[in-house]
Amino acid sequence: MIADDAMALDEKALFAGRPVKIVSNLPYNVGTALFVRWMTTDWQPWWQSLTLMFQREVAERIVAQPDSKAYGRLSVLSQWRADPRILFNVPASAFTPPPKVASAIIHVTPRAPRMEGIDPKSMERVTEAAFGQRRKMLRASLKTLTPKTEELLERAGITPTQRAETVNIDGFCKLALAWQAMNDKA
Ligand SMILES: C[S@@+](CC[C@H](N)C(=O)[O-])C[C@H]1O[C@@H](n2cnc3c(N)ncnc32)[C@H](O)[C@@H]1O
Repeated sequence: MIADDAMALDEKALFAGRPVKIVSNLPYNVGTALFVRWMTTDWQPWWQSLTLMFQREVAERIVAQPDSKAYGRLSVLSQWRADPRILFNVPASAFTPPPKVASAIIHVTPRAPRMEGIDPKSMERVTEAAFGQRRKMLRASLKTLTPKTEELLERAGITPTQRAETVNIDGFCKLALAWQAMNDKA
């Protein structure tokens, strides 16, 4: 039993070499931060699976597909090298007293990345920029990454007038790779 701040824990060192399955009813204030950390670790990750309860909207964002309101940074970070799915919903009435929000349990298993050679930090930066201003066209929203957004998008094979939510997971992989290539050249 470890009584500590989950955000301050070095789980990789703690569990070194041992098989790990994370099962947690996460505190919602740090749930997303912990989840992003577990999804952006070195791959194959130090964990074998994640079984987590989230607020239902967050669970829906994790499994969302392109061209939907829920599709965003969490969907891409979760799906480019893992398979997340919602196991079941947990209504507020399952708890006493009932909280204001509905919940859902998700299950995530890692797999090989969709494309090789992507630094997870690049994926974090690219998705942060693209979805940070999700209503804007990518040629504008990606300006927080580079002034050369047209070149970046051309390298990735993405139309500059597209919005982030229309770009599928493969598109984000290409974008991360193109951004890395431009940085390497600079
Ligand atoms: C959603 S509750 C789950 C409680 C219990 N595991 C259960 O399933 O009934 C989340 C728990 O995480 C604790 N918590 C909040 N922030 C934390 C942190 N940074 N590190 C560790 N625990 C934290 C809260 O105090 C709370 O007890």
